[in-house]
Amino acid sequence: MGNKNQSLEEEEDWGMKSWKNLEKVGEKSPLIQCITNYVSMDLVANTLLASGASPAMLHCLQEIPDFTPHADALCLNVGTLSPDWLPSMKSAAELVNELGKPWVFDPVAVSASDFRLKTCIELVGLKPAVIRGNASEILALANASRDTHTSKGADSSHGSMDAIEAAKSLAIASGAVVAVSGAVDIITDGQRLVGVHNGVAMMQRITATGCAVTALIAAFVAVDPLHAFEATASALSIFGVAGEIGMDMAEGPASLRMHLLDSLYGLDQATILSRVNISCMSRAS
Ligand SMILES: Nc1ncnc2c1ncn2[C@@H]1O[C@H](COP(=O)(O)OP(=O)(O)O)[C@@H](O)[C@H]1O
Ligand SMILES: Cc1ncsc1CCOP(=O)(O)O
Ligand SMILES: [Mg+2]
Repeated sequence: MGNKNQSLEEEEDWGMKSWKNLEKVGEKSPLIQCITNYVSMDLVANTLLASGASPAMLHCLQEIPDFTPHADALCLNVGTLSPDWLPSMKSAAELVNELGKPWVFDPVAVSASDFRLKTCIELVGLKPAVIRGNASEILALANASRDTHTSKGADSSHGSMDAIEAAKSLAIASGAVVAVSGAVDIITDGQRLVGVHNGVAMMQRITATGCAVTALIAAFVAVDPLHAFEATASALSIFGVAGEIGMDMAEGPASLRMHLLDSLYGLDQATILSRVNISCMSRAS
């Protein structure tokens, strides 16, 4: 009985935390600079706008000294990496670090090439507040080794549960909160570990939903930088809830994309309190 009450309290607490974070994003409309891949630019910008945040997709090196100091958080994504974007990524990350603002990293398809793996390792060295990837990406990054056998590019060949230990070790080694997306999203800071049981499988059939939720995490961390772990779990849960509600109206990936954005825009407190499903998975050993 005691345990049941305790777990109910935890669930209610996560619902309220998630609502408060979304409410803060709406009130503060944080400016999120995104240096992201060509595929994701549209969905990332629209996801941020639907949540109440303000996106800016700027990647020109010469603009970073003027613009980046105005951003409340930075989101870096290597999905369509090329060497000429790398100086901008590094310069923006170093600048937000100097200014004490958070940045969030998405190591899309880290196993694609030696160049991409080396770049991702260098970027992790620039101290992101949060790293969000799918299970295959987090496994490869944690092991600093390309998965050339089962790698499927930007899509995962593993379930999120397969990457729990990798996520913990990456979190400890990097100092970042690490999130592994999937049927259950796993979030850890190396000590705490929670699972987010929201979302629908069809979200994997829309390109850039992973990139979009990484940017949403940046918006949530921007409004609560001292609680990156809670902000990350909240953002993943809220995005999943938007997917669940969107799926009720969708006929396939294209209409889910539209309804997910509409649902994210329309979320209210009662819906969030009743649908957020985050549970504690373990404590540090
Ligand atoms: N099987 C699933 N069931 C529910 N939600 C899922 C499932 N797979 C992915 N998602 C959700 O889809 C979004 C994108 O995750 P994912 O597909 O793992 O990222 P990526 O595009 O980087 O591979 C996340 O919000 C995640 O929670
Ligand atoms: C398909 C693809 N190719 C390079 S970047 C990209 C988008 C990947 O987005 P996500 O990892 O969020 O599905
Ligand atoms: Mg995807």
